[in-house]
Amino acid sequence: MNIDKIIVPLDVPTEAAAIALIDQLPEIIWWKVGLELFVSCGPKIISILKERQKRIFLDLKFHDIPNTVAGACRAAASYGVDLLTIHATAGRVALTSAQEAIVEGAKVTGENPPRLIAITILTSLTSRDVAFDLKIPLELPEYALQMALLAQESALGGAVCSPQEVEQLRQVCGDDFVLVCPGVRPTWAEKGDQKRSLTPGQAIKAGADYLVIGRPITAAADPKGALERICQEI
Ligand SMILES: O=c1ccn([C@@H]2O[C@H](COP(=O)(O)O)[C@@H](O)[C@H]2O)c(=O)[nH]1
Repeated sequence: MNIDKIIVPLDVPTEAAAIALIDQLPEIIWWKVGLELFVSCGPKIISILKERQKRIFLDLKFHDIPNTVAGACRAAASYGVDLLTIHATAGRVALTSAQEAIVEGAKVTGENPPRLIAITILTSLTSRDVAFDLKIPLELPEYALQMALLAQESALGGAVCSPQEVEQLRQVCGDDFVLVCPGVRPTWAEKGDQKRSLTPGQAIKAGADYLVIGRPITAAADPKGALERICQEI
């Protein structure tokens, strides 16, 4: 079992639905709290996970001016979460300010600072979206790499990238830079809105530290069975 490499997102609308999912999959160590649940539930969901000794990825994808992201990061770090996200496109000053703020925020409550990781480019976007809609003049893999390097130069501890870019990022950024891959799909699962996916086994082989796998597990008729199939494949 490679259960410690799998992060399951709690993409559900209520606290009750989140607790039901956590209790249905007690073997899961890592849970991700994203925008939907945090907006509906607030920080109480963090306490619920901590009571159960879970590791927490708070995926709020901050994207704002430096002073504002620093304030948000300071508050988030005070909860004692393990991973926290910010968009690399917030820019160098925002990334540096955010990194400093998590250390300050964690100190206030005596927690360890979370590892701050940067979103490179969302896994729901295609090369076409990047070129024609976002007007980014680089090829998508090169752009993802540049965003990861910007994060690394700004002293962040890792990045979120698609499994299709992880091999290149691993080679350039080295082994200490944590790479988290959403957009992972077993061959038997629907891709949905994920546009740059690989299978769990391929993503790990390419160098991912953690895989974020949601709907293939949480929307399966048998979530426990789906999780077992994924662990076997990895
Ligand atoms: O580029 C990104 C960044 C974050 N995510 C998040 O990961 C999960 C994926 O869920 P699935 O159900 O496995 O598609 C979801 O919470 C996203 O907010 C991402 O998909 N891509």
